[in-house]
Amino acid sequence: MSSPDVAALELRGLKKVFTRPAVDDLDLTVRAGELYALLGPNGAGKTTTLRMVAGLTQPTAGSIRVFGVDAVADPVAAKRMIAWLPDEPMLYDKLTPMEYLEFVAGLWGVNAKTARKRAQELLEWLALWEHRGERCEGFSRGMKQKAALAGALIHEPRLLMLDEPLTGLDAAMARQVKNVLQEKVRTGATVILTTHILDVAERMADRIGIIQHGRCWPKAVWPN
Ligand SMILES: Nc1ncnc2c1ncn2[C@@H]1O[C@H](COP(=O)(O)OP(=O)(O)OP(=O)(O)O)[C@@H](O)[C@H]1O
Repeated sequence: MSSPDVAALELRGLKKVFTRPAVDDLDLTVRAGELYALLGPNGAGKTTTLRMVAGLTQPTAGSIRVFGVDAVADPVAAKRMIAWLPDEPMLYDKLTPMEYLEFVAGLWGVNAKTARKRAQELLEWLALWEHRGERCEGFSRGMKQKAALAGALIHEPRLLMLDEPLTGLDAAMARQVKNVLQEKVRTGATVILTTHILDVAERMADRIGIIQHGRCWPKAVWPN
């Protein structure tokens, strides 16, 4: 068990070069139990940063620690604590949300009874409970996004990372998602989300990091 004051995420000198640097010597610390927004314009390097943390792309240089675990050296241990929700999440369309959540829970080794209880709670929070028996293929984009969010939360990750989670959601859905994220933080999880909208960052986050051209700029974290 990590000590209570260990950071949820610590990035040091993180770098990713494709043809040009997408993330360039990035330093960032996210404390355990906070809701942190990574704010920046399109192409700033937000997604690439979080994809490296999730182990989906290898850093060119630098270090990544998730609750003290070196995620580059031991990606499996780090991934057990993380959930990653991309901006266009994949769902198994032929499944109902309940079947999807039970399937994902099974992949994480969550027992069936616990999985059903958590699934019900998440679907109720996200106003999908009445649709639990319908196949996801008939869902709107927002409903699919919410079902994918429930899937990301089913194993109760300590660190939840979401790429532009409110994009494309109507006001009611955005509120449901915000409520779920705030509830998760209240019960001890750490949430990092990316956004290019200042208003979203300001209204949701405890702290904001501003990223531009692959750097936190200028060492910008607000408030400290
Ligand atoms: N697989 C890839 N191959 C080549 N270049 C890439 C790849 N992924 C990202 N990039 C480039 O890296 C830079 C940062 O992209 P990234 O998607 O991380 O930005 P972002 O801040 O998440 O932007 P957005 O808000 O548009 O999603 C961009 O210039 C992008 O074109």
